[in-house]
Amino acid sequence: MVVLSQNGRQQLPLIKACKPNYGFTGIPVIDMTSPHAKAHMVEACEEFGFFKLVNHGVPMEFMSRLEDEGIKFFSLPQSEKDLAGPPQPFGYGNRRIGPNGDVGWIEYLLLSTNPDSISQICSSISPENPEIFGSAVVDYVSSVKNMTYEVLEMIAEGLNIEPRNVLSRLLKDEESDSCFRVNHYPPCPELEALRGRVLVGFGEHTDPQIISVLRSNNTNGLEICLKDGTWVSVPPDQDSFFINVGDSLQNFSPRIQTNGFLCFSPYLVSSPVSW
Ligand SMILES: C=C1C[C@]23C[C@@]1(O)CC[C@H]2[C@@]12CC[C@H](O)[C@@](C)(C(=O)O1)[C@H]2[C@@H]3C(=O)O
Ligand SMILES: O=C(O)CCC(=O)C(=O)O
Repeated sequence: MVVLSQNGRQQLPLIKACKPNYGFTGIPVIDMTSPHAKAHMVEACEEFGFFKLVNHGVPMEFMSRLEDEGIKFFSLPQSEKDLAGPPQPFGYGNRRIGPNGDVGWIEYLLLSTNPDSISQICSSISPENPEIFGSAVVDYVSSVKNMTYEVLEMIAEGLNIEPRNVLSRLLKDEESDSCFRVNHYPPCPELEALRGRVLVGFGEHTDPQIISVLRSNNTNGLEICLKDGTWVSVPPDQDSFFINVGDSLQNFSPRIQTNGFLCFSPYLVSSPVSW
């Protein structure tokens, strides 16, 4: 039996449910070390606004450490997690996402990618071990940043936009408003059985930034919208990253398409970074 708090009961009617669409196998896979990577990235951006990246150079150790720290944090008692919230805009959030009143079956940490800001907030996220949590985040984010500079330079080259660093320099800018989330989509089997559908964790949206880099533990849950409007499930992958084109990248070239996506999965812990 599920007993919901008063707060949970009020929000539940607002949280959408959907039927996942599994079985799609057409997500482009780009090997970053391939000589054809640039051209393939541009094709994927044109057709899907989304692709999977392999041989990306981010050490698996950074990904696992971050995932372990995320799981530890979300396993804390609610009262302890609440000490790191509400997000203003950074910090711990639960069900309420963003400033527009959106809600979802999700809890998350939203952080800046700036190392000083990360260290500051870590004392409220992990008062016992702020350095351990902080170094897991800083190592992961800085390694993903380096990979993303390279991805953007390859896309610029593939599109023949000059100079090569026209996109990556926006990320390197100290004033960049890039952000990092660790999302947790808690299990809710009883409620889903009640509705006969899965609850949506992070509703349909596009990302306003240039690019988002997503990673999740090996769990289904992410869906993207194809050009024809069909929503398809992205098969999960423990080792790879998924790149999603944001609204701002689309402004650089009419050839590129942005993408709607949503995330609904129970049990999923994901760590997207958006620039
Ligand atoms: C529901 C929402 C959360 C979000 C703003 C939005 O209305 C749609 C985009 C969301 C997103 C995704 C990438 C980043 O995590 C984020 C901070 C952003 O800029 O756009 C979030 C927004 C948010 O959490 O406020
Ligand atoms: O948790 C995820 O993988 C999706 C998150 C997401 O859509 C976002 O941060 O924009």
